[in-house]
Amino acid sequence: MAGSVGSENPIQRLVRGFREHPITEAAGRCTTSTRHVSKRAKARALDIGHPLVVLVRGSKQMAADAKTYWAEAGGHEKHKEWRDLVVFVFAVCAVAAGFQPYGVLLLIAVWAAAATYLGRDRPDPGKDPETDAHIARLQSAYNGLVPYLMDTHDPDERFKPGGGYRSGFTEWEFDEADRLVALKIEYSPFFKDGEADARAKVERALEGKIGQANEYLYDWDEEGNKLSVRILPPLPTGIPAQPWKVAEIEYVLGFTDPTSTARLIPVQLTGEPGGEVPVVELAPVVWRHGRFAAEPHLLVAGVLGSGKSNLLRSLAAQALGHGHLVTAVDAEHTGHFDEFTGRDGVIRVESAAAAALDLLDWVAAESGRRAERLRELGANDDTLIAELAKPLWVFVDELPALGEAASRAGLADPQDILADLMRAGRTTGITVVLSCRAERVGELRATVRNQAHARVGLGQLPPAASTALFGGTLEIGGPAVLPPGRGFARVGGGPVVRLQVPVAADVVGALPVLVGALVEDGDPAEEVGGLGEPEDE
Ligand SMILES: Nc1ncnc2c1ncn2[C@@H]1O[C@H](COP(=O)(O)OP(=O)(O)OP(=O)(O)O)[C@@H](O)[C@H]1O
Repeated sequence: MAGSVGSENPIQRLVRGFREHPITEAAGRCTTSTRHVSKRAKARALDIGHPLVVLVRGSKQMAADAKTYWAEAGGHEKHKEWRDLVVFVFAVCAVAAGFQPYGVLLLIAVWAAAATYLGRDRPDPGKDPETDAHIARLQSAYNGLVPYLMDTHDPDERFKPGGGYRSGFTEWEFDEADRLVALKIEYSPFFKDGEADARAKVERALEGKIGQANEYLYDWDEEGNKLSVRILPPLPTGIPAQPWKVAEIEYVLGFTDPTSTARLIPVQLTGEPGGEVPVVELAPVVWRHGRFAAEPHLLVAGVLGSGKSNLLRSLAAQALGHGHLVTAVDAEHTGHFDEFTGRDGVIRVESAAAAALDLLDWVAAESGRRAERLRELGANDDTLIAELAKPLWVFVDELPALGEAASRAGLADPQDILADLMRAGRTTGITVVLSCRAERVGELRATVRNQAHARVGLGQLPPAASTALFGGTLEIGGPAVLPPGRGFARVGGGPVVRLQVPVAADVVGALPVLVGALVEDGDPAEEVGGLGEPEDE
C-alpha cells in the first residue's frame, strides 16, 4: 500500500484525503445506518399499513371493474338499458339503506368487505411461486448440469441451454436457514448413469454450484432415470467418547443430523481447562446389540487414517462398560488395542498372525461350547441362558491384512473361522466387528460381508466400496478429504445416515468407568461366561 500512496498524483491524494477524513467517514457511517433504519422503518410501515393497502387496492379494483362494466355495457343498446336499470336499482337500494338506522355503517361495511376481497394478496398466476433467491440458486444448479445432462435425443429435453430449472428438477427443499438441502433430478434415459465417470461429472458440477463445503449423498435410480441428492452441512467434530445415556442394548456409533433420527442425547463436549464442560444435545446413531439382535455384526470400511481403529476402540470401551468380554486382533500392529490388554473383561489382544489365528480358534471353540450348552438348556430358561452366554466381542482391525499375514505364514484363512462364528453369533452371543481399508472391501468373502448387517463407511470412499457397503448406486460426495471419523452408516435395512464418530483417543485415561481396572492375576479366558472351561487348543 505504501508504494501506491507514494505514486499518487496531487488530485488522487486530495480525493483520498477527503475520503479518509474523519468527518467524511462519520458521514458515511451515518448514511449507511440511516439507510438501514429507513429500510426497516419502511418494512414496518408496510406491515402495519397492510390492511389499508388492501382496502385501497380493492377500491381501485372495484372502480376499475365498474368502469369496465359501464364501458362494455354501453356499447350495445339492449345492454345499455339493462345497465341503467341495474345502476338505478343499486343507487335506490344504497340510498334506502343509507337512511336506515346504522345504514351508513352497513354500507361502509359492505364496501370494506368487497374491497378486502378484491384487494386480497393473490399470487400472480404466471409467476414462479419460489422466491427470487431460491429461483436463482436452483437455476444456477440447473445451468451447471446442462453440459453433462443435455441430450439431444431426449424427447422431453429436460436439460438444454436456456431451459428452466423446473424441467429438470422435480423436487427441492430449503431448510429454515434458506440452505438447499435436497434435490431430485430427472434426466434423459440415454444418460450413461451406469458409468462412474459420467456420474462423477454430474456430482462434481452440482457441488461446484451448490457449495464445496457441504457433504452430499447421491442416490442414483438407474431404472427410473432419477437422481436424489441430499446436501448436508458439516457435522460437529471432536466429540469425546464418554459413557452415553442410552439403553443397555444400545451402542453409539456416532452422531448424525437431527433430521435423521427421532431422538437426541446429552453429550459433554471438551471444555476449557478448569472451565465448565459444555453439554449439548446431539442425535445419536445407535446400533442395537444383544442376543437375537437383527444386526449382530458390524463392518467398518474406510480410507487410510479415516478413524476405523478409533471406532473399534470406542465400541470396545462401550462393551467393557456393559460388563461384556472383549478379544481383539490388531492385524497391522498399530498398537491401538495395547491399552486394553489385561483390563477387566479383556480376554486377549493379539497382533501376530499365528497368535491371532490361535485366538480366533479359541473363540470358535468357545462358540461351539456355547452352542452345545444352549442346546442342552433348550429354550426354557432365558434368564439362565442370558447369564451363561455373557456377550463376547471379537474385534478384528484390518481383516484383509490378517488374511494376508496368515497366508504368508501358511495358516488357515481367518475369514473361514469368522464366517462360522458370525453365523452362530446371534444365538451364542458372539459379536464380530471387522474393519478393513475401503479399497480392500472386495477381498472380504460374501459369507463374511453379508453377515455384517451393520455397516459404517468412513472417509471419502471410492464408488465401488460405497456400493459394496451401502448397495445400489449410492455415492458420497463433497470435500475430497473428510475429517477423521466422518462417514456414513446403515444399520440393517435402515436408511443410510451421516456419521461422526466420537474421539476415543485415550480410552483408558478418559473412560476409566468403562474400561475398568487392570487384572493382576488370573486368566480372564477362564471367566468366560461360565459356559464351560476353555479347552487348550
Ligand atoms: N472420530 C475422530 N475424531 C477425531 N480424530 C480422530 C477420530 N478418529 C480417528 N481420529 C484420529 O485420526 C487418526 C487416525 O485414526 P485411526 O488410526 O483410528 O484411523 P485408521 O482408519 O484406523 O487408520 P489406518 O488406515 O492407518 O489403519 C488418529 O490420529 C486418530 O486420533
